[in-house]
Amino acid sequence: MLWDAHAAGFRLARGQKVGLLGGSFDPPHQGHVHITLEALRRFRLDRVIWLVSPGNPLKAHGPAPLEDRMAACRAIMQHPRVLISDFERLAGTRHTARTLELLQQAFPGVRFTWLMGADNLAQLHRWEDWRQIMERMPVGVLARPGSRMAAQGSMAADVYAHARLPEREASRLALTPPPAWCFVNVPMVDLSSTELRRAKQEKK
Ligand SMILES: Nc1ncnc2c1ncn2[C@@H]1O[C@H](COP(=O)(O)OP(=O)(O)OP(=O)(O)O)[C@@H](O)[C@H]1O
Ligand SMILES: O=C(O)c1ccc[n+]([C@@H]2O[C@H](COP(=O)([O-])O)[C@@H](O)[C@H]2O)c1
Repeated sequence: MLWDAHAAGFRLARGQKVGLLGGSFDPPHQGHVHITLEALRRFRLDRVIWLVSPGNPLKAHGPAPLEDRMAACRAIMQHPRVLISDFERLAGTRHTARTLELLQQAFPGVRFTWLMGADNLAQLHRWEDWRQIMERMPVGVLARPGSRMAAQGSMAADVYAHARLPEREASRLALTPPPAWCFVNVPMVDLSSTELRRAKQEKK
């Protein structure tokens, strides 16, 4: 193995409830910060790790250099319970199903929860081995402007309808055996990296 928990740069205790927010973060914005704080609270997590992706396998354009995005993430997300990680670069993977498998191997006993915005639940069935993600760990989905309906009518929501936890039970998601997922209607922040990149381009 080319890396281990030490190389990954953080320690996690057995039994800890740890949320994983994967993203391109190109650039990171207050929407990411907001859903992270909401996830900590609503899903009663001990920590959240931002997994800064080397590149989304479904996106044609490559993102900004990883080191620049890591630095921007560290600058915007400063919280004692949130870690910023380039674990996928260390592990040499871009596919979430594989990343989660490797994280569970590296940190046995840690109670991981995959976190994502509603737009990603709507697309989840296009990800590699997506069912493995649902079967591997609980999934917390956070409302996003314009994506609530698409998420709730998505293939993943349909296939795993039996595994959906009602929102009022969000606090027990992290300790619920998978498959288990929960959609939380948090207050929404209308920001996206695409819009921020577009605005920056227009200024030039
Ligand atoms: N404003 C937001 N509200 C809720 N979830 C969000 C928001 N912005 C990003 N997310 C979620 O955060 C995760 C990482 O997002 P990502 O880095 O792709 O940012 P993005 O703004 O969606 O970028 P892009 O516009 O390039 O797709 C994804 O699960 C995404 O759904
Ligand atoms: O595993 C896949 O096939 C897959 C396909 C699309 C997106 N993802 C992951 O979803 C997360 C959000 O991606 P993004 O680019 O929308 O920020 C990030 O961790 C990606 O690696 C994963």
